[in-house]
Amino acid sequence: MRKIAVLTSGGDSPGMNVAIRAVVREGIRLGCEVFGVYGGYEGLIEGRIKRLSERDVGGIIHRGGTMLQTSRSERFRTEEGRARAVRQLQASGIESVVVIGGNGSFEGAKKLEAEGVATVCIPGTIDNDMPGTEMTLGFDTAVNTVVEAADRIRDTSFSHDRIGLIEVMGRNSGSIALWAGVACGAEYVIVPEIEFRIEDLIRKLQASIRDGKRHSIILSAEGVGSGADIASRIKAMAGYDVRTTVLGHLQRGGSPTAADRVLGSRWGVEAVHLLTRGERGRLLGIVSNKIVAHRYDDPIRQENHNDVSLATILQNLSI
Ligand SMILES: Nc1ncnc2c1ncn2[C@@H]1O[C@H](COP(=O)(O)OP(=O)(O)O)[C@@H](O)[C@H]1O
Ligand SMILES: O=P(O)(O)OC[C@H]1O[C@](O)(COP(=O)(O)O)[C@@H](O)[C@@H]1O
Ligand SMILES: [Mg+2]
Repeated sequence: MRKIAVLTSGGDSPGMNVAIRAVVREGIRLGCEVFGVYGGYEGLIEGRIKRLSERDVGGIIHRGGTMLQTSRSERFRTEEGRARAVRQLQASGIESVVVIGGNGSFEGAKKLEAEGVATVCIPGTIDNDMPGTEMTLGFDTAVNTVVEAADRIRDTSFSHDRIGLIEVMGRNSGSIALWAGVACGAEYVIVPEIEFRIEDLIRKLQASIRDGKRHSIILSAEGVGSGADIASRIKAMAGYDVRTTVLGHLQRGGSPTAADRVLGSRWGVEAVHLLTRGERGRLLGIVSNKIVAHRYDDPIRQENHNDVSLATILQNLSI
């Protein structure tokens, strides 16, 4: 009987539980024993491994976070740490691992694969910054969370004739800012992929005010620096009343959207199918609404997630 483990690693993202549920239930349905590793790679090093039943993953489909918990593990970056992780798997007779996480976790999975463990990687991060997929698990939920917050901030910005600047997550990626910006009708977006000139932003704000619109919403991605700093520069240069909101970890939690639940279910099932067919060393993705599985050793195309044309759409539609 095949023994498969599943773990979540790096920043959590809404939908990780959905993927865990799918791996466990599909694995057991196909006659595998499925194990949960608690606490990501750090937990793997420590041998925090427990066999899971179909019932153990009940009641989690609608929950954010990850029931298995997660970690950022420095030890796993070392050869000794990984050797210990491999020994823990061997001690439980586990030959394959489904890793749910972002880019860093994917790097870790490649190393596990090279050390003889069969792995499949599910892209789980709110950042939408992974190669070979148009979407990552949790991105849709995070974007919806930002849009909801931006709508609220717009209400009060309008009442007070103020500018609301919202700093959103995304490490080095502007995806959340661009998607949420278009979806909430933001007046301006500041992202690492596009050169930012404060003079352009101020010109745009002045044009709006001349036109009779006295409030605006600006989304800035954390990758361009502090939103509060940008706000004080705007205040200093143009004298506008800018209020900054840093959404922070609010964006990482919450019930996954239907889109994330469907994606997590499809990927969890596919990961098990690959491993039971002996197909290993695969990074899952979704391209043109089709599930794809890239070999780790293939050059994996970096999709243009941060389609900067979204910034043009945003600019042209927000007047
Ligand atoms: N080059 C690497 N080699 C081995 N393990 C890595 C490597 N990069 C990242 N990892 C492991 O993956 C974990 C998660 O990566 P991180 O970048 O924090 O999050 P994410 O996977 O969400 O992008 C790291 O804490 C580390 O344990
Ligand atoms: O969880 P932490 O340590 O606060 O890290 C914050 C970072 O994690 C993220 O929320 C998610 O990124 P990862 O999925 O790559 O971990 C980033 O947007 C942000 O830069
Ligand atoms: Mg990442």
